[in-house]
Amino acid sequence: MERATVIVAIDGPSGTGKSSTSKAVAAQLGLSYLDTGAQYRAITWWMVSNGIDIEDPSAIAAVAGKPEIVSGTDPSGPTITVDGTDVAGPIRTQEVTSKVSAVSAVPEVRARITELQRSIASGAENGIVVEGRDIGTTVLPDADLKIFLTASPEARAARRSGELKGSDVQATREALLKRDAADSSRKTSPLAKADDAVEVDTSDLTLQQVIECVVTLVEEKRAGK
Ligand SMILES: Nc1ncnc2c1ncn2[C@@H]1O[C@H](COP(=O)(O)OP(=O)(O)O)[C@@H](O)[C@H]1O
Ligand SMILES: Nc1ccn([C@@H]2O[C@H](COP(=O)(O)OP(=O)(O)O)[C@@H](O)[C@H]2O)c(=O)n1
Repeated sequence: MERATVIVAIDGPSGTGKSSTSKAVAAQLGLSYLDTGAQYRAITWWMVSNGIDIEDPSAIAAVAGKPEIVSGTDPSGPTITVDGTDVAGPIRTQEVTSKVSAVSAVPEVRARITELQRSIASGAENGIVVEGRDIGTTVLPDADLKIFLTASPEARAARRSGELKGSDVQATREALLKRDAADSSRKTSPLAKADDAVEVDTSDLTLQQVIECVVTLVEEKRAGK
């Protein structure tokens, strides 16, 4: 039986489980996977590396079209390059994390990255899981399934500081909440739940339970098509 292409949008704040869930769901269902946060991190890395003043939105806007960002969408080994350089490591530094909200708030940056995301999604032959902050609301408003993941700040901070060895849970919690506030209050496509998204609170669920929940929702959508 021929299977219909399916587009899944997964949004939510940091540490709710978007990346782990999206990768696993895509791998299990044979779909492509796109980490849009990695793209915003990549353009931020380029701005920092080229000495662009992050405090100056017009300076960022003026060069937003310059870096060439390429995302590999295999869920078992996603990749990200800027002008041919592998930046998978450098985009996860504390410096990039602390600057990404300012860069991603610039409308010219969002326009460029959104266009790239739409072209990747439309080129995914078997369908795709796209995760971020504004996928269900802005990038792919016609997605077949929209999920909005949430979790308590305590659960999210504990998960994140478990990843960053030696980090302080309280400081991680403050940094997460600061980034959430910036991402939720920006003018252009803020972090928000789409009206037709299914909200899943992952605070008391294991990662495996979240994955199963999303796989079931995708299969129900596919069956209903
Ligand atoms: N439901 C869960 N329970 C416990 N830990 C989780 C859960 N979901 C994700 N994690 C862990 O939390 C961390 C952050 O998850 P990640 O998928 O990167 O979140 P996000 O992409 O939303 O920032 C990872 O170390 C991941 O393994
Ligand atoms: N669709 C998206 C995805 C990320 N972002 C920005 O990129 C940052 C990093 O996203 P991420 O998904 O890598 O963040 P983590 O959840 O991994 O901490 C976010 O804090 C947002 O500022 C965005 O504006 N829109």
